[in-house]
Amino acid sequence: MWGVIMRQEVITYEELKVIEKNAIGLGMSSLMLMENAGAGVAASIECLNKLKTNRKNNHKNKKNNKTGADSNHDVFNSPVLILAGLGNNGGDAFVTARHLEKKVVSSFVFLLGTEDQIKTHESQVNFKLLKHSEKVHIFEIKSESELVNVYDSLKDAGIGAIIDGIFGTGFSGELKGLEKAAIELINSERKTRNIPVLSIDIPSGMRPDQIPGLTVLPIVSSAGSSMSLSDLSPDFLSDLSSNLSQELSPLLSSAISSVSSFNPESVVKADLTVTFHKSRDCPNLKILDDIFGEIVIAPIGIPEAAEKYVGSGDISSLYKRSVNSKKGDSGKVLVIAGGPFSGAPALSGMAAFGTGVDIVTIAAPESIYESISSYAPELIIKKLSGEFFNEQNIPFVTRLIQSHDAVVIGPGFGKNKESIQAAAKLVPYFKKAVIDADALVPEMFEAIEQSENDYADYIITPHYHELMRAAAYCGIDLSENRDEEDIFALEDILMDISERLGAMVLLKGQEDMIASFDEVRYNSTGNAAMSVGGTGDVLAGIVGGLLAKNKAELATLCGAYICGKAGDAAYTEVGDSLIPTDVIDKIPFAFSNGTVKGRSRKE
Ligand SMILES: NC(=O)C1=CN([C@@H]2O[C@H](COP(=O)(O)OP(=O)(O)OC[C@H]3O[C@@H](n4cnc5c(N)ncnc54)[C@H](O)[C@@H]3O)[C@@H](O)[C@H]2O)[C@@H](O)CC1
Ligand SMILES: Nc1ncnc2c1ncn2[C@@H]1O[C@H](COP(=O)(O)OP(=O)(O)O)[C@@H](O)[C@H]1O
Ligand SMILES: [K+]
Repeated sequence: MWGVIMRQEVITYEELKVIEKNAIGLGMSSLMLMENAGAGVAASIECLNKLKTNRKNNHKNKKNNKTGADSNHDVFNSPVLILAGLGNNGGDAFVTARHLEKKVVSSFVFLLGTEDQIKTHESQVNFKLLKHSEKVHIFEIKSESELVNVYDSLKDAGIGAIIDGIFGTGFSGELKGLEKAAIELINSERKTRNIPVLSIDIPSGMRPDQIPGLTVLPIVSSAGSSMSLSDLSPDFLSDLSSNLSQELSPLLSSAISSVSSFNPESVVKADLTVTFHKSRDCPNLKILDDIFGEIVIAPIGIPEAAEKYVGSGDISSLYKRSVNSKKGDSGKVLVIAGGPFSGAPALSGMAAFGTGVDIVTIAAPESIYESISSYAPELIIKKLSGEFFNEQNIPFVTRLIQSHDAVVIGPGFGKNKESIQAAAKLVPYFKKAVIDADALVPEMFEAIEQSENDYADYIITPHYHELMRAAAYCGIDLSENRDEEDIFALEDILMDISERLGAMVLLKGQEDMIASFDEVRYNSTGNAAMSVGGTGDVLAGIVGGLLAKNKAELATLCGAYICGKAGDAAYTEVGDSLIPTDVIDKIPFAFSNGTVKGRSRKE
């Protein structure tokens, strides 16, 4: 039985980009999203009237009357000035203008550039469409002097509101030239003539990464009271950034340098910002209030599934190899084998390779060294003394762990008690690790839970019966049969296990469930032919490969998606006779979304 699954109520701009791409992967078009965004902005414009009245009452701005202010104009009875940039924020502005056609007396749209300079297809489509709107007067503004001249010629029209669609979340680098002049014009008209300003998505000139998250670490003042970053002034932050950043945690110092890097003078100051889909992780920072004004959230029709299921947006956030990368830069994975089985660690190693890492090493006991070496020349095999993984191997393997980015342990590891106990002693050395199959046992859960390495990224990848072992360790009751477990109860259990162990949990199944301590997402790629033995080893390898260069949450989500997608591609070729190596061969296909075919099984 499905009900309403609560997702995060507050998201960052980056998270929205991922969700939008997932929605597009589900079949929404970016034109639909832009249409809904512009319609939402147009529908919010009446909020400006209310704010305008408040502003008038609050400020009793006598100066405005002296300068011939337009403050008496109702937004609907006066022309609206819309400033549009060349990206999709400008596209939203064109849609807004079209939707306002019936609401306002007229609109002046200033395109900051020329039609042929518009950067995106959706924005070009909407610009062309806008030319048919009779009450919309479009000006292609090519220079700062033209901006001033055209604006001066319209001043007497009594502009009732300004809509800022100059830059959205694609703004980066330095503000200069025409856009800088346009932002200054908006701020000056707002200040001197009391014209209310509505910003689309984000006040232009503001970069999303300059908004500190609510989750920043608390700062304890010398007086001993606890403050958060949002309580501090930009000047103080700037000082802090230059003097202390060496000693601060990377998270805090990057948050501080982002906030202190922005100059409020080169950002639109809005009375109202209409942003999309959900609230932003925007702390109650006075300086941000002065820039964003009131915030309205406009729904843009993004389906719930775009947040619930892993999709192409998540995949697009993965680390990408840079053009000048050297060997090792794209990640090194270590698979630790236990002894009894050679196939499973080899499958994990080959799958990790398929994700694009540079080096995969398998640490293998003598008993299986030869047979693993024969699987694939690409793998580096390090021989461990003894038939099974044991205490004596720890110093050597610890050094290997230090020289690799991520570890995969568990596939084919075996149930030998001594091996498991020795493996548990490795856990404190893991920086990033995928723990699967035979390693999903109480000794390992205890080692993960007790690890003092707070920054370590652990991922466990159980099927349902392995999850039962994790649940039992955490003192949680789980039905013998997965079908008997209520889906919401299972979500809670997964989050509890994740929190208790401090690990991501990937529960494999027809629909994989991926849990962090506060959220569960789903993956729907994959097919029943994948229940064949060995695909779990492939999955662990894929997740390990992605973990080498990505955060644990992203690696887990994308690992489940890529493994299933590769499995689906393999299934279309070989049907029910699918074997794990077919899945490995299709990993390139899964990453490329079909543009790279991957190998097919040799007959
Ligand atoms: N991604 C989506 O699916 C949706 C995006 N939407 C809108 O699209 C916006 C993001 O669109 P874009 O990514 O096109 O970004 P912007 O609209 O912010 O445009 C950035 C453009 O300006 C250029 N640029 C960046 N920094 C500059 C600088 N310092 N000086 C001069 N030019 C600079 C970039 O090359 C880019 O072409 C969002 O803010 C939102 O308004 C909405 O339509 C809803 C759906
Ligand atoms: N019936 C199914 N439908 C879709 N995907 C499946 C199915 N069975 C297994 N898979 C996928 O195959 C991979 C391996 O899962 P599983 O067979 O449970 O692992 P294990 O080899 O550890 O038993 C996972 O990515 C899982 O999502
Ligand atoms: K904007």
